[in-house]
Amino acid sequence: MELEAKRNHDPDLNDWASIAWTILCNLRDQSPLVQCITNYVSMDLMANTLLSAGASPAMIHSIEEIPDFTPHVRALCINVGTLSPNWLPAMKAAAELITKSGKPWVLDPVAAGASGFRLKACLELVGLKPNVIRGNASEIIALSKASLGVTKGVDSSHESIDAIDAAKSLAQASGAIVAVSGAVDIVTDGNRVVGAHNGVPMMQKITATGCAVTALIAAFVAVEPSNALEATASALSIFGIAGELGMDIAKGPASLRTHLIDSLHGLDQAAVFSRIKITLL
Ligand SMILES: Nc1ncnc2c1ncn2[C@@H]1O[C@H](COP(=O)(O)OP(=O)(O)O)[C@@H](O)[C@H]1O
Ligand SMILES: Cc1ncsc1CCOP(=O)(O)O
Ligand SMILES: [Mg+2]
Repeated sequence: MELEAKRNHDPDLNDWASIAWTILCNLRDQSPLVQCITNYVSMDLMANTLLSAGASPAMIHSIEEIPDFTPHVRALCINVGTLSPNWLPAMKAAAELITKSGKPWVLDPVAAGASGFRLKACLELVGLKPNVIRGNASEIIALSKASLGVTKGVDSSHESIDAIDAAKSLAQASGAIVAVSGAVDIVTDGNRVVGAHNGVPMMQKITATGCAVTALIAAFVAVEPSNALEATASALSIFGIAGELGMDIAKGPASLRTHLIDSLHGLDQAAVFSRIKITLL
């Protein structure tokens, strides 16, 4: 079912469960090809997250392959987690090519405030017009202020709600939807701000859950490109719900990783409708 039809039926957009479920069903039906240029730590969890949601991941990052491959993908996810100088030209080439193809791309500015090299690279990538930027609070604050900030490497030293103003100004300056993950996931277009309240704290204890949810956002935006804010909030909540269901049976981070992937794969309408919590902030 088209989301536009749903929006007409439900113009105040309060029916987030219906929106998220519709996008997930479309994703499962369409199985969009999502190119990921990502860090070495996240490749496995990211690919498995995309597969369990119903998308088709491809971790293809060599600059020689981008002209042939990138025009055929439905969305691109760029993540600077283990950035080195020779990767940056491929990231930029892919971002430019996908934008030229009229398809969306999503940026994960991992540890943006940790070094001058990384911050400059992230700012250059923001200049190539990502449709969505998803980071933790410290990353979004560093990017928004364009300054090296208090950061604990790839982890956040801020709460997501402390980054609302930074997220809004980054969204206004870049034209991207900006998402800040955390206890409450914040999503803004620079004007509207919504909070996605799903997830469990143990998700922070699994490396690359942030990277994985950024890729899931890319898959959601692939099937719903004209409603990127709705797609982004929906992806964050769906991933959070999978974490909640996984936590019901997990014994710790390692088993949560497994059960989160299983839960995402098996997620049904009843779970989405009973658990989703997205509110206007
Ligand atoms: N305290 C929390 N409660 C619930 N979910 C959380 C919490 N902290 C992080 N998450 C979830 O964990 C995932 C990774 O977020 P986060 O740890 O902020 O990203 P990153 O790994 O990039 O720092 C997101 O889906 C987010 O919603
Ligand atoms: C630990 C680490 N170091 C460089 S990238 C990376 C993974 C970060 O993943 P996330 O941002 O999802 O926690
Ligand atoms: Mg991260």
